Amino acid sequence: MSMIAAFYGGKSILITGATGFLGKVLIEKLCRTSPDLKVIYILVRPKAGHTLQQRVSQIINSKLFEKVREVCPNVHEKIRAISADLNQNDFAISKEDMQELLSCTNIIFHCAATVRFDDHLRHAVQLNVTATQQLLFMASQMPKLEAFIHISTAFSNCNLKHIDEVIYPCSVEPKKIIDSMEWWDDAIVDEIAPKLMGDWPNTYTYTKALGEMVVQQESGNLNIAIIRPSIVGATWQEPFPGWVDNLNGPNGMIVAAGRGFLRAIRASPLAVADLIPVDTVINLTLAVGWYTAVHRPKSTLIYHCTSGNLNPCNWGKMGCQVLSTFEKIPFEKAFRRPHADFTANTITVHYRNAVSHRAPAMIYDIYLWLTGRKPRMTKLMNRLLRTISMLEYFINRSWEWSTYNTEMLMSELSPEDQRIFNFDVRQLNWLEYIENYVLGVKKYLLKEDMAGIPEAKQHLRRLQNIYYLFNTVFFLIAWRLLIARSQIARNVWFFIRCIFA
Ligand SMILES: CCCCCCCCCCCCCCCCCCCC(=O)SCCNC(=O)CCNC(=O)[C@H](O)C(C)(C)COP(=O)(O)OP(=O)(O)OC[C@H]1O[C@@H](n2cnc3c(N)ncnc32)[C@H](O)[C@@H]1OP(=O)(O)O
Ligand SMILES: NC(=O)C1=CN([C@@H]2O[C@H](COP(=O)(O)OP(=O)(O)OC[C@H]3O[C@@H](n4cnc5c(N)ncnc54)[C@H](OP(=O)(O)O)[C@@H]3O)[C@@H](O)[C@H]2O)C=CC1
Repeated sequence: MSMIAAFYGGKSILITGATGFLGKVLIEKLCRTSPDLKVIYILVRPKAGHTLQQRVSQIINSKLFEKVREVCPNVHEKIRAISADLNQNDFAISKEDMQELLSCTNIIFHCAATVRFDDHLRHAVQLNVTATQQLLFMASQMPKLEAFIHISTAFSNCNLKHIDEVIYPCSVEPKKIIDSMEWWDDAIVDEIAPKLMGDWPNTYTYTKALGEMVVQQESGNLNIAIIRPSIVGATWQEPFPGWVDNLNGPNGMIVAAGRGFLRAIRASPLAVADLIPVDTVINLTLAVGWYTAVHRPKSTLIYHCTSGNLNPCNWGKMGCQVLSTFEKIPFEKAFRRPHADFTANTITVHYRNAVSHRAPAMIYDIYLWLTGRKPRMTKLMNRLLRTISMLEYFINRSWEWSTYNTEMLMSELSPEDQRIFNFDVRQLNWLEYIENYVLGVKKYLLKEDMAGIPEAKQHLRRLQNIYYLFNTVFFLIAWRLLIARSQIARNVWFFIRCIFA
């Protein structure tokens, strides 16, 4: 019998960020392994055109929840959506709902965050810091609360090279920043942001670091743990391999490379690609929830959920495997044949951006314009290059994360729990994982049918022929111009003709 699964039986669990990438996998695993849990409260904000119930139904009726629907047919009754906006005071939760949450909640998983790198500092502080503070305040009023699990990121201290499972202080107190945001206008925030952020590369990582400090400072008597995943990728094993549903992190790059838009990237091929499958993160999260509630460690424990020190893979190896998977299972409607150059040389990057990215986009736009259609490729390419410039920081450096707490927890689990809630990344076969990842991007993100593979291959062959034709015409024109202008070129040409005459 799994101790972890049994622990969640009969429990009332509160989840923020439940409609996000990690949140969905968390609910799925909880419902599948502990179908006898009492209720999962999810804080959901209404979205244009969708009621709360529609948002929940969309998730429950999705492919991800196929197995859950079998194991737990009454899953609809287990999930109770509560209208909430984490950007508002008291999260804009109604009095009745708040009363129920305060009196019933046993465990909190705080996943909600803005993960955008370019978010305005005010908004990132609001969601990643102030909302965390407010949730902790709520938690302090919950008599039945057994554990509060905060999801942070391994990159909250990406300004350091070696990172231990401890909370590192930021130079300015989060409380001061929260207070200042009340009276600073946007112009002041814009001016002061770079000074506050120092060597953090973006508002996301900076505010996640502040969020951790808030957790530490406001922990009071609560049983708290922090989980720091690195770059979260598609599922490895559960509920099935390769599931992914957004364009964040590597996903967008895989789409862009598979469709032939992205052909070169500034990346150190030998830098560690610290990817971690989303189901691994969720297994660790559930194990941490159990351990924190049952063993009540004296201090707040931080768990690194990373792969680099236990089973490293580098960007070069990852890129090669992604490309070789495209050979077997190409994406549909490719703009060009997939190709990948990882280079750390700035001049080469500028050259490749001009020749491999901007020039083909411009040529295609001219073609669209000539055929009476609206040019769009240059705009799309500029957006892609901007996205890449934001990710570059993470693919040109390596970090070392210690994983003592995570390894300690692994040793605390029964063999049964080690199997059901497996977060031992040493068992991960990267080549197999990446192949499933690319396949998952094709099936679940791009929603492409596997039956279309022969047509996609045919399309790539056509693109190859167009490429050869284009190069031949280009070479002939260049050669013709050269012959007209250079005596040496004429002599070479004469020599070649003599050979083949
Ligand atoms: C050369 C061959 C390569 C072979 C492939 C090998 C794989 C290598 C992969 C390397 C990737 C490395 C990734 C490192 C990431 C480190 C992450 C740190 C971990 C974390 O803790 S955080 C979680 C990760 N967070 C993110 O990834 C968020 C990043 N996104 C943003 O910050 C913003 O979206 C961004 C990039 C600033 C863009 O903003 P904006 O221009 O305002 O665009 P929108 O977000 O509004 O979206 C507009 C439009 O574009 C689509 N979109 C968004 N992102 C991507 C993307 N990455 N690729 C393609 N398209 C993207 C989006 O869906 C919108 O489409 P619409 O149709 O709705 O307009
Ligand atoms: N994905 C990754 O690579 C990594 C993620 N993490 C961390 O994991 C956690 C989850 O990330 P992930 O699932 O990828 O993020 P997503 O962007 O997929 O999900 C974010 C979630 O937060 C919710 N949310 C955002 N703003 C509000 C608001 N104002 N009120 C209520 N809910 C809100 C979103 O709801 P809505 O659907 O309404 O937008 C969504 O459910 C975050 O804490 C992140 O920092 C850490 C490392 C890597």
